[in-house]
Amino acid sequence: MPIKSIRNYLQILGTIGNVPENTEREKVGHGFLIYTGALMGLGGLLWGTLSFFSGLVWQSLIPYGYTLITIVNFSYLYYSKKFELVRIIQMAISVLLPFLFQISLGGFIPSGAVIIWSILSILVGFTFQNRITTLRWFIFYLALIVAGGVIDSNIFLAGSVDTYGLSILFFTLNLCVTSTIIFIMFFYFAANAENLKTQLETLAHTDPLTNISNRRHIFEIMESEFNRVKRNGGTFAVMMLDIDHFKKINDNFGHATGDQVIKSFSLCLTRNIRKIDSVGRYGGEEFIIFLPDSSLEQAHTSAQRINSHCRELQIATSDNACTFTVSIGISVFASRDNCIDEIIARADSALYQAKEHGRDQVRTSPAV
Ligand SMILES: Nc1nc2c(ncn2[C@@H]2O[C@H](COP(=O)(O)OP(=O)(O)OP(=O)(O)O)[C@@H](O)[C@H]2O)c(=O)[nH]1
Repeated sequence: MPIKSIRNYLQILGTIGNVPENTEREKVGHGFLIYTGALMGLGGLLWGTLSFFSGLVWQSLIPYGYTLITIVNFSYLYYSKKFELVRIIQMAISVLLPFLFQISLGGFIPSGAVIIWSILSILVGFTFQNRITTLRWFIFYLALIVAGGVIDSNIFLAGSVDTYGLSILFFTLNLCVTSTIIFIMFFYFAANAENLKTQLETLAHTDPLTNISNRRHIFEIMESEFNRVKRNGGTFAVMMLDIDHFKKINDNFGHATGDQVIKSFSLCLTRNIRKIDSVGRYGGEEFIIFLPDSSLEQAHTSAQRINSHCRELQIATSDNACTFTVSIGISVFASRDNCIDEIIARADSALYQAKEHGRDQVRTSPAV
């Protein structure tokens, strides 16, 4: 087989669990599992063949079985794209592997199963991302430890009851108690990781000056609503708002007052929209409001309300109060639109019209 096609196959292998919605981090995680699983599957094939030709015929079924499960698991992933289930199966068979390896070699040390499972399971604990996974894994882990103790004492080591001077029953119970303490620790680590993740997500979505959505987040909201309306039907309006002559405010009153104006404007917007509407800072002194289930007329009424409320706002400065006005452009969804950018562009050109015609006013762009 030429090198190029081997490379092609390897690239396909690393991407079989991926769907377009996956983040880069998830894609790397999927690829890692597929390659490590594939390597272990290949190892199982070699190990099974070696065992078979060494005369250990039934023992070779264990590594062959491992390879077979891996192939079936990855084929299922290829067709279903259900990564979570495949990950759990692959992890479970990997945890069982060293134990099966011992059986296939025909020998067992006292409490071997308990020791192997306890070490592997605790190592897996370091990958926990949330409390639910930790709890599930802990239940699975305790079951493995108990099963390990039973297997050790009843099947493989009947009569042999000594592990480092302890009876296998005592050893197993001891391990259960110790690991419960370790898993409580993991549980709190996972809770912290969850909190940190939420905090990071909030930071990544929020504009630091106004505490409302930043450009990226409002765009994500609008894009997913656009896709929903495009598929299920319905309508929405988009409002672009820009503070008039903001540069003059900065020049006359200073940057700090300019920031205060932006904050008051943002507060005015959040107070004058419905709960289902979303507002975001699109850039500098430019804001955007997404209004689900709204016609051009409804959005126009809402924009005029915002426009007159902003006119009344007074920002205290060291000399006299600073006032400002805003220009607003509105557009609505049209069934011909192919992406949210087209609707934003229409709202933007309506805003441009408002600026051109003297500012402090609302302009609409009819659906095309
Ligand atoms: N204080 C402050 N100023 C900002 C911020 N972001 C952008 N600006 C300033 O906002 C000003 C925007 O100026 P222009 O784009 O010329 O717009 P404008 O003066 O509002 O004029 P029109 O939009 O045509 O009415 C620029 O001077 C930016 O430096 C901010 O976060 N805080």
